[in-house]
Amino acid sequence: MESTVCMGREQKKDTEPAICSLETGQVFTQPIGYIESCFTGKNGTPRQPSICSLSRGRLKISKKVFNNPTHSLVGLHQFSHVWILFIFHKNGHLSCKAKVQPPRLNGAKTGVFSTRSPHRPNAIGLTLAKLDKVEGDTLYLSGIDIIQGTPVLDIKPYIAEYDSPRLAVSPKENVQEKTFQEEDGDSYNTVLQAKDREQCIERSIQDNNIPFLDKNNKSEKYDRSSIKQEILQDLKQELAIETAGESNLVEDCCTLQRFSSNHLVENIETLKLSQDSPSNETSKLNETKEKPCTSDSFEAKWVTESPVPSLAVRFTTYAERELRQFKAPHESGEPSFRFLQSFEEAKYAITEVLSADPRSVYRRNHCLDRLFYFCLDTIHITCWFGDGFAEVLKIQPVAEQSKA
Ligand SMILES: C[S@@+](CC[C@H](N)C(=O)[O-])C[C@H]1O[C@@H](n2cnc3c(N)ncnc32)[C@H](O)[C@@H]1O
Repeated sequence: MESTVCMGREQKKDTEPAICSLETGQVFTQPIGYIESCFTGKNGTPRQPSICSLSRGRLKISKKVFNNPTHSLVGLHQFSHVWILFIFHKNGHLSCKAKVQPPRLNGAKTGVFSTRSPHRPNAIGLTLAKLDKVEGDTLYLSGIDIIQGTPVLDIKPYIAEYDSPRLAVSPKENVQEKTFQEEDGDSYNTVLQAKDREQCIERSIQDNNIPFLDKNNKSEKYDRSSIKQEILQDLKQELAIETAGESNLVEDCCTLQRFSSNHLVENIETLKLSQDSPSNETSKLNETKEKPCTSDSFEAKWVTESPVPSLAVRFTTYAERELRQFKAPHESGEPSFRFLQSFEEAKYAITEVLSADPRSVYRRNHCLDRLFYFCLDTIHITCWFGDGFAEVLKIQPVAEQSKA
């Protein structure tokens, strides 16, 4: 299904040069290749690449763009991650809605440009994927949220120094309160607090690389929110004493993060969590506790504190037995996986997809008793959702299911 994707409003002939009018922004693109993905359809495809680390895919660079596609990938193996720019080709049409309802907002509307919605004026997607390997003219990727056959426009290496904001420029700009006045008079007083206490704690957790407190960690051994609350309380008291009278907001930001790091360490010791946790986690914590405050990005609260909770995932014995029938790609026999390598990987990937609650807001609120189907790799999955959980009921090979 090779074709030139039209980014202007009118489609030109296939023979049209790839670039028509850069100066006016009317560009007819020539995809550099098409994604081969473990996700065949939109249903069940993760909403962001970070959701399912085992979602794999390939991208072969097209000979239509370069005489020697392999040359275009020289040097790319030196990078762990790549940005992928692509077209949401299964949207049907370009969207002109200025406000959208991201699933994490559970039905509430917000401006399209404040979201990662696939429904946008030029239907351009941006995904940060892990680059597993480069072989000749092909990139092997994982952690993708892109479906089979997606046209890719460009690939760029992820460079933390350029792509991850640091507290390096004009400090005052970074901590200003931003107010947004809508045309109709609604006013949002969005206090974008890089200095926000809770965010500082979150960052300390990330910066100190504390796996058992990582919000993506599914372990229920530690009550993350109560630990956070304790730290927050201490932090408030401590700050009241230490920073009273200081007006420099940037100082506050750094101070907060430093306090947060220290208190994280102290609280974990007080809570005697360290004795339960593997020793290397504790030592990692101590090694890094003096790490200076560096990062200075922030995001809307609905992203980090979504009203949509993550779900517990379970499999019926029957479904698990069916999943065990699948063979690794290198083994002989049917059914077999295409990208996944084992039963364990498959179970983990399905769990990651479901725990992020892949249902649309409508489905979540109105179709509670309906079965949910999706495909991952060569597996067709049937499940249902209950209060706070998803249960996998049936596993079938995609090929077999589509015959039925
Ligand atoms: C929320 S978007 C985010 C994509 C990207 N990370 C971004 O920020 O631009 C991800 C969703 O887009 C949908 N999707 C992926 N590839 C698509 C395609 N080629 N056409 C239409 N929708 C697609 C899937 O349903 C997936 O869950």
